Amino acid sequence: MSDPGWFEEGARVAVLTAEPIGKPLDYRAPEGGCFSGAFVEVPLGPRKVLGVVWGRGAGDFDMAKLRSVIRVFDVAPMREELRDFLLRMADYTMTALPQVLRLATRAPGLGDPPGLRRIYRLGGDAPARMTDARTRVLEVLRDHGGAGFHLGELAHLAEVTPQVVKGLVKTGAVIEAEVPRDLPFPRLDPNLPGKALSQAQAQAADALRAGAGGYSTTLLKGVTGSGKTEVYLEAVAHCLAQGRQALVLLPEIALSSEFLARVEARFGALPGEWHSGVTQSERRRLWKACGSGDVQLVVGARSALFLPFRDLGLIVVDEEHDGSYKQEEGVLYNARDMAVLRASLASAQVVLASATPSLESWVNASAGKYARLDLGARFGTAEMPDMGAIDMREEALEAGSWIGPTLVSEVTRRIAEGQQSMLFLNRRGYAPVTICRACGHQIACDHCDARMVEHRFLKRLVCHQCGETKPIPTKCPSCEVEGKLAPVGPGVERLAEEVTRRFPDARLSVLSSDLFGSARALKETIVEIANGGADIIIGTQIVAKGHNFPKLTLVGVIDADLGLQGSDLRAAEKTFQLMRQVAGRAGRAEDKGVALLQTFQPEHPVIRAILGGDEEAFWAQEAAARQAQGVPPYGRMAGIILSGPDLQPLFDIGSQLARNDGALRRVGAQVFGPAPAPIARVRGRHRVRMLIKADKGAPLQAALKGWLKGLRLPNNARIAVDIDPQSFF
Ligand SMILES: Nc1ncnc2c1ncn2[C@@H]1O[C@H](COP(=O)(O)OP(=O)(O)OP(=O)(O)O)[C@@H](O)[C@H]1O
Ligand SMILES: [Zn+2]
Repeated sequence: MSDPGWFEEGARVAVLTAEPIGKPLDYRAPEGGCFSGAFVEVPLGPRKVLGVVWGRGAGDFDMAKLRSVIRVFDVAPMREELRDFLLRMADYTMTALPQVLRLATRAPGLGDPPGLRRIYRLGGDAPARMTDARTRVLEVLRDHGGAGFHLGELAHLAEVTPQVVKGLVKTGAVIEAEVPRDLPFPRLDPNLPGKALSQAQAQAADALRAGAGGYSTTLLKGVTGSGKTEVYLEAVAHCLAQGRQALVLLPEIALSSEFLARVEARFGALPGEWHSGVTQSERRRLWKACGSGDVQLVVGARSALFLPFRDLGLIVVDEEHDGSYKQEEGVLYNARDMAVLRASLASAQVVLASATPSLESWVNASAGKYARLDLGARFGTAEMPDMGAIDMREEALEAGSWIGPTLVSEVTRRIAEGQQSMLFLNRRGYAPVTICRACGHQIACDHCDARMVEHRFLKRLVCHQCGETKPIPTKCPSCEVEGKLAPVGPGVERLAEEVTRRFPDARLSVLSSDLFGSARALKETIVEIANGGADIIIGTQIVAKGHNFPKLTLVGVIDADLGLQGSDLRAAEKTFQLMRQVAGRAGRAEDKGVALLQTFQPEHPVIRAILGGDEEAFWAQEAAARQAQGVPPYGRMAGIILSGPDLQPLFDIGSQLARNDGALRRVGAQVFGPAPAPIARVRGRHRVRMLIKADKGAPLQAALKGWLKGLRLPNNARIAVDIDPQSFF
C-alpha cells in the first residue's frame, strides 16, 4: 500500500498509538489535513491519546462511524526512516509495535503550545528555618546544577508537597520565574581546530571522513588511552560540517562531565544530553530539537537511538562491548545492533569504538562486513601498563582479609611516592553471603531465589535481584540462635574496611554506584580523584570504563577468578574485556603503570590471555571455540522466559511447546528445556527458561512466530522472547 505522504481532511488514515492494541486504528484526517508521520491526538474510548499517522487507513471499519483525529501536534512529523526502523526493530525483537513506538515518544507534553512556562530554581538566600522537606528540595535543585523545574516535578523528586516549594520561594531560597519554553540549543562549530593528531590518529580520522556520506559500519579498535575519542570527534566534526546530525551513545554511567567538557572544548558549546538524569522539560526540548534539526549533536544512553532526528549522519557507539547496551527489561534489544539497523535505514555512518570489542563485532570486522581501524599505541609518551599475576596459592593471606602481601607492599610504595592505586572488586556491598555459624543457614530473599547481600553502609541486607531490603537480624531466622550470623566473602565495603585498617593515613575513595545519592555526586567524586584527591580508589565495574586518572599507576584486581565461574557462554570474553579495561586505567600519563591480578589459577587460559596481551590471538581462539559449538556469533539463539505465580503451569506450557516444535525443526532450530531458570524466582514469580538454537542463516524470528502462534497463557503468566540473549539468569 503506497503512502501518499499527505491526507486531505476527512481522508481515512491509520494511526498507531502506544496503547496495547497491537495495530494501527483508522481515523479521519482532521481539519486542515495531515502529513503521514504526523504526531496527533486521537480519541480512544473515553480517552485522548498520542499517536502517529502511520499511512493510509486499512478500510475495514465503517466510514460513517469513524472518529476524527482531534489535533495535529506542532512538531516535525515522524520521518519514514524512523517508522521503518521501528517496524524492523519490532520484527527483529518480536515486540509489539506499540511498545516500540513508546520508546520513540518518551518526551512528555509534546502537544503543549510553545510559550512561557513557570520554573523553579535555586535562589541565593538560605531560609532561616530548615526542615527535612526543605533540605530535600534544595538538594534536588543543587543536584541538577542550575536547571529549572516545573513545580510538580520538583515536588515529586523531592517528595514534598508543592506548598513546601512555594514556602521556599517566600524565603528567597527558591526563585520562581517565567522562561521561554524550549530555548534554542547553542551552535556547535565544527570548524574550530581540534587537537593535533598523531599520525596513526590522523590516518584513522581520514578513513572515517572518507567513509561518511552513506551507510557503513567501522570498528574503531584502539588500546586504552590511544585517543579513540579524539578520532571519532573528528568524524563528528565532519558530519556536522555536512549539516547532518550526530549521535554519540555512551554506557549510561560513563556519561561523565569529562566527555561533555571534551565536546565543549572541541566545538565551543555543549551537546544535547539524553539519559535518565535529564529533566522532563529538557527531554521535551531535546526531542523537538532533534526533529526540527536545531540540535546538531546528541550524547546519550541507549534510548537516544529512538530520537526523531531530522537528518542523522553518524552514530558512534562508544565502549561498544559494554553490557549495558542490552536492555534487559521491557523491550529486549541491543542498542549496538539497533544502531547499525537505524544507520542503514538513515544512510548514516556507524563507528563502534572499543579497546576490547565484542566478539560479534570482531567477527563482523574479520569477515569484512565492518571496516576496521586500529590504534595500536597509547597517545604521546604514555605506555601500556605491565601486567602480572599474583599467585594466591603462595600468598600468606590473613583470615578475613583479601589484599595479599604483594599488593600491600605495592600500594605502600605508591602512597610514599604520591601516586594512586586502584583496587578492583566487582561486588557491591559488604559481604555477598550472611551465614549462621550455628546451623549453616544462609539468609535469602523472601521473593527471589537469591542470597541477600549485606550493605553495612545502609545497615541493611539487600537483594540484588529485586532490590528488597531488610534490617540485618541479630538472630538466625532459621535456628533462632542469637549472635551467630557472620558475613562471608568480600564486597567493596568490606574491602574498604581492610584498606582503612592497613593504610590508616591514606585518603580512600570508594566508587560503587549504590554509595552515591546522585549521578552528579558520583561525577564530582570522579573529577576529584582525577585531580589527585585520593591515594587509594576502591571500585566496582563502574571504574573500568573511560576514566582518566593521571596519577594512577597501580591497578590491583582482588579476585580475577570471579567472572570465570558460571556457565555463561561469554564468561571468558567478559572477563577478558573487564580485566583489560580495568588494567587500562593505569599509567595513562607520564608514569608507567602496572596491573596485578590476584588469582588462584594463573595457568587458566583466559588469565594467561589477559596477561599475555595478545588480543588477536585471544579473539581468534575464542571465535574458533564458538564456531565449533555453533553458538553466537556463529549460530543464533533466543531465550524464552516463562514467568508466573505458580511453577507447575509454567512447566506444563514449556513442555507442551517443546513437544510441538515442528515450526522450529523445519528451519533446523532446536529447543532446550524447559528448565528452572538459574534464578528460579524473582519478585515472587517463578521463572522457567527455554533456549532455542539455530544456524546463523536460519529465519529464526519467523519460525518462533509460527511456533508461538495460538499460545494461550494462564492468568498472570507471561512469556518473554529474548533474541540474541546476553544474560541467562
Ligand atoms: N592528539 C591528541 N592530543 C592531545 N591529547 C590527546 C590526543 N589524543 C589523545 N589525547 C589524550 O590522551 C588521553 C586518552 O585519550 P582518549 O580518552 O581519547 O582515549 P581512548 O582511546 O578513548 O581511551 P579509553 O578506551 O581508555 O577510554 C586523553 O586524556 C586525551 O585527551
Ligand atoms: Zn529479591
